[in-house]
Amino acid sequence: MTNWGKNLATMRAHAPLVQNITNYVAMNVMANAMLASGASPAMVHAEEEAAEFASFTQALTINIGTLSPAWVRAMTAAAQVANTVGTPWVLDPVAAGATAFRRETSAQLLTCKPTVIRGNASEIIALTGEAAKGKGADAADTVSAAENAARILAQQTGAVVAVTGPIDFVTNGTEAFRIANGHALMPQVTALGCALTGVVGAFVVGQDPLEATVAALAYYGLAGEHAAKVAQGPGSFAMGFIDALHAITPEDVNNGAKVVAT
Ligand SMILES: Nc1ncnc2c1ncn2[C@@H]1O[C@H](COP(=O)(O)OP(=O)(O)O)[C@@H](O)[C@H]1O
Ligand SMILES: Cc1ncsc1CCOP(=O)(O)O
Ligand SMILES: [Mg+2]
Repeated sequence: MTNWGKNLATMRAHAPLVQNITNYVAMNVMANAMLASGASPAMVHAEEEAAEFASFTQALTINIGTLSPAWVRAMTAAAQVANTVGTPWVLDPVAAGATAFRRETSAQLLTCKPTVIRGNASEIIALTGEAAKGKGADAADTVSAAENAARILAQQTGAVVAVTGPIDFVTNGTEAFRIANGHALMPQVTALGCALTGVVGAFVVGQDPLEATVAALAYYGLAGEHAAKVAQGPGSFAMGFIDALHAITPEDVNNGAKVVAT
């Protein structure tokens, strides 16, 4: 499992349709990141159509960043369809520990068996019911403090769990990887975590979820490294990051991936 560039090539060959039920902050950022990577995003959240769309999309992502009761009904219905028809889906538990509404919604969505759960350290800790230090959508716990929670969550749910931060940690409950790609400007731009969840959704289509998630994180972090070389701050970084997602080749990923099996 060292040819991480192959996973990028496979994702681009599929150019998968990915349905995203995401938050208002992330919609545009996420769609642009996914297009630049080589996927086809569709932001479809209405209660009247989310489940129908989930019956034919190639992957689904669900992000609880800006919740309302109607959205929760749409999320649950879409996740149930994905689970029933065997479509891979990715959960992004934004600020999962912050309120009872978020805790309850996350717990409900976990029963619909996500293929991958991608969150920051505080969010992954919160999903296990432990006290997390999250500051709204931002992490206040270290990735290493969330490793045990990630393993437990993976074992309990059957999902691949990805904890992102300065060094990402990905596990299926038995195997685990650390990915050291990325740049400190990434958390300075809103919705780059949400956008990553969409990219992970695109990678898992027709690919092994653990391998595809690791490859997606390495590719995405590498794009951050490339963008930082020419950025003058978070604004120009955001623009350069989309360009880098588009420009990076499978060969670049093979040369630049900083992935270690633990
Ligand atoms: N301090 C950091 N240094 C390098 N990369 C980072 C850092 N913080 C986050 N990242 C990267 O930013 C992306 C989004 O992760 P993160 O900020 O944890 O998500 P979220 O925005 O959901 O909290 C990931 O690719 C992660 O590896
Ligand atoms: C700021 C904010 N508030 C609700 S959702 C959201 C976006 C969070 O994006 P990310 O988790 O990628 O930083
Ligand atoms: Mg997030």
